[in-house]
Amino acid sequence: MAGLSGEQVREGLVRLDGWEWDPQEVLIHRTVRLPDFLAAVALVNEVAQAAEQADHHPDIDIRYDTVRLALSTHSEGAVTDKDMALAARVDELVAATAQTLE
Ligand SMILES: C[C@H](O)[C@H](O)[C@H]1CNC2=NC(N)=NC(=O)C2=N1
Repeated sequence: MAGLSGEQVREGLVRLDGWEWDPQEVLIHRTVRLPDFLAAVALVNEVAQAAEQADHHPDIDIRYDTVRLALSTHSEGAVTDKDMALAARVDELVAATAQTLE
């Protein structure tokens, strides 16, 4: 899976929700705030299932009610379409979580 250029990453982010590109760290990241710690863990569990299905795994940081997800393709040392695809799946899960919390 070939690495995307900075321009390709920026184009891809337009179709995603709340993801940012860190060219220094060579990753994209999104931070999500949830009502509490258990809701944060529940989201991470859903992301974990999606990651296993995709055989692609984000770096995950939980701080109480806040989850930070970072995606890059380690084998390429770059952001690839695999990262973009999993980011889009994460967006779906976050949107679904937000709905159940309403
Ligand atoms: C063997 C297996 O496909 C690889 O180790 C996968 C697993 N998950 C991965 N996740 C991420 N983010 N980058 C990878 O290069 C990667 N490689």
